[in-house]
Amino acid sequence: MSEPTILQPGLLLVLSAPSGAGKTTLARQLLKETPQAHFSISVTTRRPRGKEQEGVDYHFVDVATFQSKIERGEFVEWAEVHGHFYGSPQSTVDMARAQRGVAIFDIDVQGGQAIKRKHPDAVLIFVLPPSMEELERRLRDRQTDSDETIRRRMLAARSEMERGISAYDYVVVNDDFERAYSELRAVVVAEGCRRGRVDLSRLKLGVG
Ligand SMILES: Nc1nc2c(ncn2[C@@H]2O[C@H](COP(=O)(O)OP(=O)(O)O)[C@@H](O)[C@H]2O)c(=O)[nH]1
Ligand SMILES: Nc1ncnc2c1ncn2[C@@H]1O[C@H](COP(=O)(O)OP(=O)(O)O)[C@@H](O)[C@H]1O
Repeated sequence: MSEPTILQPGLLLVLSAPSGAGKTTLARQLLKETPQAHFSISVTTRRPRGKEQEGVDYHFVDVATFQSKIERGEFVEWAEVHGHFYGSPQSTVDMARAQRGVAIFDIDVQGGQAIKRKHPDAVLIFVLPPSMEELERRLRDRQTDSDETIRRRMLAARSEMERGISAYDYVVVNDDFERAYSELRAVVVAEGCRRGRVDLSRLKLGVG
């Protein structure tokens, strides 16, 4: 997107999906094309996998460090997912609010719902795979997870989808990537035009 939309008071965008549906790929593309967007780098106790880098994909910490961050109130939300702890930094929300930017959270449904409870203006988008077969194929082709992990993720997928579909504001089906991405972008553009988000005080109209 070209000129930054005038966002007031910032846009908190949550992307969730069953693992392997493509939300990280969609989030990264949105980030590349949205100058005022920041990716929320979660803190996790799971180990890095593949080419993941500290401070880029996640902040990787041990359980004791994670617990001290909870105690210091450093998370807007945190949860246990697939046997590991994950938390979204409160500082990402504060930055989006202060800079009137877009914060993109790539988190699970319980995390999305927790953010919405604290920040009712957050926008929750759920990404669906076109089929269970395709979801499993993507997990296998990614070559980052063991058979056991894939089995666990496939088991979790159905309940995650049911919860996401009923609790989220938007649903994007990621079959053809370009189409799915253009739908995601359309949501971001539309949300930026919501009454209350357009900063009328910057315009010389004498209204608002
Ligand atoms: N609640 C919450 N969930 C998170 C956070 N960070 C990542 N997750 C979710 O944890 C799950 C596992 O993430 P990950 O281990 O990266 O595997 P992935 O599903 O293949 O991306 C995914 O559903 C993520 O969206 C976070 O900060 N909070
Ligand atoms: N529309 C699509 N068609 C085919 N493969 C896709 C599509 N979107 C993403 N992928 C691939 O599927 C795999 C899972 O995507 P990823 O973004 O890591 O998922 P998630 O973050 O939801 O776990 C990756 O290898 C990615 O390149």
